[in-house]
Amino acid sequence: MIRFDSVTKSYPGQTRPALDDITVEILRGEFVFLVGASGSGKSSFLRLILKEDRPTAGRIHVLGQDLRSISTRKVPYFRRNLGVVFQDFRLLSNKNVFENVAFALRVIGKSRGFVQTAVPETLKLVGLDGKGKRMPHELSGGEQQRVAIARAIVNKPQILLADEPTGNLDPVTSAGIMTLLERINASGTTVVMATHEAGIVDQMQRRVIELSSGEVVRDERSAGYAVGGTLAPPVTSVVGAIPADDAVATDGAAAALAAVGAESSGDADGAEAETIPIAASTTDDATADALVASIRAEEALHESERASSGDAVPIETTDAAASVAETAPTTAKRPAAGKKRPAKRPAAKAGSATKASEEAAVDTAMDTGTVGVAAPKVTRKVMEEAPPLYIEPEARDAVTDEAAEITAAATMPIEPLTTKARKGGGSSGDADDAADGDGRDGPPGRPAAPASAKSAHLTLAERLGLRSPAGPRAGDDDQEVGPVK
Ligand SMILES: Nc1ncnc2c1ncn2[C@@H]1O[C@H](COP(=O)(O)OP(=O)(O)OP(=O)(O)O)[C@@H](O)[C@H]1O
Repeated sequence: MIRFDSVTKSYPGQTRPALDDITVEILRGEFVFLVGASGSGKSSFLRLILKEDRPTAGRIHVLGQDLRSISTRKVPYFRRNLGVVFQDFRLLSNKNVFENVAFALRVIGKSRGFVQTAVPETLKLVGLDGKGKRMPHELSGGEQQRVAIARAIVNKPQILLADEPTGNLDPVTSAGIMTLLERINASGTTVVMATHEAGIVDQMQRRVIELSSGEVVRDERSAGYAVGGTLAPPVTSVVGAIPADDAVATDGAAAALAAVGAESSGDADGAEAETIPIAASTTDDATADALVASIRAEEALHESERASSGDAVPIETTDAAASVAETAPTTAKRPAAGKKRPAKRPAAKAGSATKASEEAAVDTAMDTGTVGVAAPKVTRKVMEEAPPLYIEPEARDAVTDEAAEITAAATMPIEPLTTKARKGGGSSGDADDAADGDGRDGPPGRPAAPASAKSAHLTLAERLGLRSPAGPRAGDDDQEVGPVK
């Protein structure tokens, strides 16, 4: 999916290369952390994948294409397969949330119908349902990053590149963003994320490529931020204080967190761990503890926001928690009697009883200071059972509205223009509007097609008032044509 072969990147005026003879391969569906000190080459690595820059030496293949073979003119088309998220969000400040996400589709010529379907679905997916009309400055940092993620994934990229996406966010919000990225990855998108955040890397236990002075000094599967970095025991330290009782879905997410190291660390291709050690283990318990607590706090916060706005809790989140709770061992505390949350929620709207139960669980947890409603950890099992992440709108792909109209004109049955239409009514299509019996509108300035027409077989050239320089090729309705002389 992404392959660097002996890639070196040197910037003018720099004594040493930003990337030095890098050879690495990232497979489809992987979640890869790119770690290393400031200046080690992480952003340069991502920029090369995007073809924002070209290597000084070596070859890069992305999605099966040698990047050298992609001409500058074709780079925008190549980038449609890649989504990018930056530390500073890079939203358009004068456009609302909907338009920020829609923008990504409009510039690549998606139809209005596609935009109207895809944007709300994607906003819902990233937890911004109902916030489409907000301006960026009316959002929290985490929400702004969710908009940026929505913009990055709305076109279903095969690869998502994230350059320190949590760099400007507090730990609580970062945890929510990571859950989202994990879910995006679980749907099949390859994710490459540059980060400095040891707690996140340790928690996620995914492949880690470590750079130091432009060299790959470690490439380790299911790893932590540093060599041997593993999931600290944060869950027991937080949840373990809670008296054991029945497992409940609300608290099951905490158990899921405990299980995540084992469940989500499965390697896509089953390869054995492969490590090039360079540093001592520095598992950071405090950071991991903070991360777990922050995940819970963020979800509790969101939960109360949703409760106050009357929104339903997204089904995938709660089901994920419930599903994991059913399988994972837990020592979670039961909320107040009679408030046990059902394992499954109704899909469309959370019922009032469920809501009350949810709120009670949050209250209980907050009161005791022990546990809130945690963000569920998305395990492999959960993802296998989850609905598809991306929508498949019934939209025409890769066409602008105008192109769609032209395509419609080319494919619908059509009569030869009447003499009247040819002479005077060409732009309004009056004569043909009168004859339009099927209710379909033709493209502006062109006659609409009568349903009952015994169509003369016209080429696209003739339909669009164009002709092929050498005359139409037999049986080819869509041939490129030159203008009428
Ligand atoms: N456009 C540029 N011109 C000159 N030097 C550059 C340029 N971009 C990066 N560098 C240099 O290349 C090296 C790697 O930079 P890069 O931004 O890739 O590192 P990084 O690991 O992403 O750093 P950080 O974590 O601080 O973002 C650094 O020494 C940097 O100064």
